[in-house]
Amino acid sequence: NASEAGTILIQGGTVVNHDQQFEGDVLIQDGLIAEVAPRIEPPPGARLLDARGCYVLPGGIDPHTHLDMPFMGTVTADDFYTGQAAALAGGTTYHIDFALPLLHDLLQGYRVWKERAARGCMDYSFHMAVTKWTHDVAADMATLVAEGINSFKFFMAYKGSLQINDEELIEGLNRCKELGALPMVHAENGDMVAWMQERLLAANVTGPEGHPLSRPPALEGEATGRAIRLAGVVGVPLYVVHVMSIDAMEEVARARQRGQRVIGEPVASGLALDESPVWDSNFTRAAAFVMSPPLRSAEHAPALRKALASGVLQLVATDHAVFNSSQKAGGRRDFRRIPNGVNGIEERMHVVWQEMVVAGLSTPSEYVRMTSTAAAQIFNIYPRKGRLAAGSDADVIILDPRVKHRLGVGASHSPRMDTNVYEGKEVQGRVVTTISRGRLVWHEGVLDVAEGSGRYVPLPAFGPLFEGMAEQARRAMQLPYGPTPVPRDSEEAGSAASGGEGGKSCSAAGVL
Ligand SMILES: NC(=O)NCCC(=O)O
Ligand SMILES: [Zn+2]
Ligand SMILES: [Zn+2]
Repeated sequence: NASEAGTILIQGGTVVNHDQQFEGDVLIQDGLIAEVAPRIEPPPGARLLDARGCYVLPGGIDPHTHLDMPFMGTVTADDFYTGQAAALAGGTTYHIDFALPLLHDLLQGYRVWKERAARGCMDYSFHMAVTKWTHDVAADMATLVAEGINSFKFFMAYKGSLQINDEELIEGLNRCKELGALPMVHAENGDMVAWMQERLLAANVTGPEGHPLSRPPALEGEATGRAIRLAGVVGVPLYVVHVMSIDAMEEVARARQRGQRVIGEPVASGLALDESPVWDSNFTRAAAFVMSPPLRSAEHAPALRKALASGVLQLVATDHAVFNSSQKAGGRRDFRRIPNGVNGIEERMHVVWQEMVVAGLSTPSEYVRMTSTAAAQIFNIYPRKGRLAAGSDADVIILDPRVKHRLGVGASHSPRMDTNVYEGKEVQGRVVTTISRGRLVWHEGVLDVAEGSGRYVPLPAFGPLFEGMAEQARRAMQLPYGPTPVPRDSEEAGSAASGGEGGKSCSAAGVL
């Protein structure tokens, strides 16, 4: 059985890590990388893979997926088995899925997600969403950190379901800071989106075009800036998921320029596509491209690609949330009911190679950083994941840069998708081999995966992004010595409160 972990020697490829590239061999034994060197003598019984002319890369890490997720009255079409199998065929060997609470209960949500993920066939971890603020939620966050969840997502949109308000977000940010867990935000102004939706419907705009019209880039930029500033004052790093617009990207850029620790995650669809199909007169085609924040007008994707190439944005996800045409048809008379989400878990590695490396924007090493290493570092699992080195998990792919192919439903390995936002897109460079924890799961066009063979990977808290954060927090609050009140006698305290110089100088301490 090809999928059993044995000894594999990959010979003569260009071995690429985020910080090096050389001609060499990679030896895999018992699910781990045993050696990476210019030349390795084949051990007896090793399976030899010829990688001459190809790149040998760390398996892709997709830090943002939604498998088997109940959402907008339906459930995402790919479950953990179909989604992960497709991911492996496309060169992604590990992903972090967004678990949702069950009726705001985090522990129940975690339990359900573990059951769903047990069907899977590759390594995975979870983020957990926080959809309400209570004492139980605060306590459950600590329980989940002990279970290996080191990131929590806050939705600033989806009013009436997942959305939290600023007060809840601030509490959540502060709790993340205490726990050493990374807060993540879906940044759109949900109240304003709801307001826009009402106005559009009143004007008889009921079709998919109402989706981008109700969610202009300004609303993404506003929420991104708001979340960044709140996180800055709380003194916690922030991860902005699916940065889709120039407006949001520039907020991330400005924050990083100020020295704030903010991560910006573009998704494959936002880097490669634009909103034009949403205006198609065919509802099924238009609805297939409905996602939130929406795909944008044509100038946004090139700007996001440049931001990614230059390091303003750090890593690429997919936000893989697939709904087939009959699910999307639920919104035929009201764009608010079209389930939001597009595919990408299988296509991401190819799309990013095409748009960044083939296009000449990024080197193969930079490609490894944005598709694998950065995610492993941010979520504190590096170098076990995200690197080709002795001792790392044997999640390895071979990419042949000479092969051209077309993406689409026919080429996909998910049986659940009947539309594909990359339909017909020609790309150069193909993942010809995927090794997942030492098992040859995708090779010579054959996918060999076993349902239930996936593994939950717990992620430790207080990752590298938390180093030095206390100093960041002090800087943000302009409190050089920490939150220490200015000593005053009681008479003077009254006059300071009434204004003047004294009142001004103690304002920061007064807040605390
Ligand atoms: N992005 C999207 O349209 N659907 C998935 C849920 C989310 O990430 O907001
Ligand atoms: Zn989102
Ligand atoms: Zn998402």
